[in-house]
Amino acid sequence: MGFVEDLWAKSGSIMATIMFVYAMSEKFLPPHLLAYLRKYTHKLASFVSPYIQIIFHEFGGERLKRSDAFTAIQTYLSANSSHRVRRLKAEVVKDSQTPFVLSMADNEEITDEFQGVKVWWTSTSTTPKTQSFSFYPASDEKRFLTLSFHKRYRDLITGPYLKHVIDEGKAIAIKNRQLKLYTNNPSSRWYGYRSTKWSHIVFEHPATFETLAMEPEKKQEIVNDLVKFRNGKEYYAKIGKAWKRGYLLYGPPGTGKSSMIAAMANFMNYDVYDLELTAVKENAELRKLLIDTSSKSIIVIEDIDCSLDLTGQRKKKEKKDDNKEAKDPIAKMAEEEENKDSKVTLSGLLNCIDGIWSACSGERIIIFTTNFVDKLDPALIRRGRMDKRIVLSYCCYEAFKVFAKNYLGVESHELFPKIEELLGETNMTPADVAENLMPKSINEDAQTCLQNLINALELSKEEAKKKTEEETKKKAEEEEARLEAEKEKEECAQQEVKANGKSGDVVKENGFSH
Ligand SMILES: Nc1ncnc2c1ncn2[C@@H]1O[C@H](COP(=O)(O)OP(=O)(O)OP(=O)(O)O)[C@@H](O)[C@H]1O
Ligand SMILES: [Mg+2]
Repeated sequence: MGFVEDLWAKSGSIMATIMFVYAMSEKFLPPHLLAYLRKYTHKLASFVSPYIQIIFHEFGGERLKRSDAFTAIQTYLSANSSHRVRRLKAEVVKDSQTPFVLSMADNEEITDEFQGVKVWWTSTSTTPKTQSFSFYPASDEKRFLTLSFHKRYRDLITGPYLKHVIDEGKAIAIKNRQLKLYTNNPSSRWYGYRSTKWSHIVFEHPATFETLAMEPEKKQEIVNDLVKFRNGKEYYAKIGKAWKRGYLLYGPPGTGKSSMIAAMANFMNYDVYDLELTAVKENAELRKLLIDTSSKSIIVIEDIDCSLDLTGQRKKKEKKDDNKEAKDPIAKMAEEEENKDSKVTLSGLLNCIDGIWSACSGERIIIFTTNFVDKLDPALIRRGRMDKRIVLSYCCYEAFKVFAKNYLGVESHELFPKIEELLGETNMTPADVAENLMPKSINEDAQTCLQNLINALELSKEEAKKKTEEETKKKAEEEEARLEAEKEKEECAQQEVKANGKSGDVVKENGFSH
């Protein structure tokens, strides 16, 4: 439907005539007469027309900040109707996954429907024709979106429809944003020109729950847990708890703890804050760092057992520089400052986890990883603090099948039963299975790769057997040595008793002789 026809349909013939005359006169009338005309046509139009218009300006009161509502509506309209618009505008948007974002061009119109009610959106930009000077290029350009709808649907459109548009627009923006991986800077670098507590790079880890090799039921359970958490805003508010969830990931090296974190971040679309505790000097610093994290983020403390010892005191840094004397004094001071004994304590960490986020809005996930769960202080991992414990262990058959599908594209093979048997007999980490399964050259087919894995598993089984034999032998030898030592000790004791006995006799004899 063309512009004039559509206008006719919406506003009736009188209205369209007014608008037509108005549009024509814009070309010929001087500005002051045009302003009058504008005022009265608007009055007349609103009197005659059964349609309501709502205008959303790009910039609110303070011109420096773009209106959130405008951005959300624009995102919603681009996602839902850009394929229906003939003229689009491409803009480079910060933190977006795509090089540019498309939105409807000026003076284009989009029709949307909500619960069977039609609404119309138009995008307009105006530049004042008066001669003015501005320090900011194009700062006088005003852009706005106009929503038109029949006054009969006023409540529906101003209430549920606009909420739906803005919520969906925000959700789309979050989905399309580029994830970031943050790492904390030492506090000596927090102040000064352009310095920050966290440095970031773009997070582009390819791990997803599809690529993660583990039992499907366990994986599903984790995904369900995350979904429940993501949708739990009202629930957490209702029960009066901060909207956060703690996970403890533990298992031997190479079992996928870091890959799981990356998969979680990609699934949730959350930024990752990799908190290096050894660079944090005291509890107050820790608190500042945590407050400085954004909502929708995962805060990760890897190898927690290496950062805090069981008493909650920080482990001392082992590395000491030998040629300290040769360094310039400023570098030396900075280094000394960084190497200063940290006072971050277990209780400080726990207080931050428990306390801080009750005051921070938005959702956050905290993840601890460790290779040795038994070494951790129970206070750190008690329920409520760490809501879910996930054990990542040696590769099982189900996990292998995920690798085979992802790496080789095979879901069944005659060699699978042999692999299942070997995986049941020997411990191999998923990292090693993946390494052995990966084609080493383009000539290697699935059969060769599976055979390579079988060879590696057999070798591992052989080595494990040898190791067990050696250990048994060593234990037996140790036991033998212990028994030998005990025997020797006993013999010595007996000899001593004998010797004492003899001398006793002498004494006795002597005693008698006296
Ligand atoms: N469960 C898994 N699923 C998919 N890939 C895995 C899995 N476990 C390990 N890998 C592969 O092995 C490599 C090492 O895994 P990852 O870094 O996640 O192990 P980790 O448990 O974090 O080890 P560490 O304790 O040494 O930090 C990854 O690059 C990944 O490709
Ligand atoms: Mg890791």
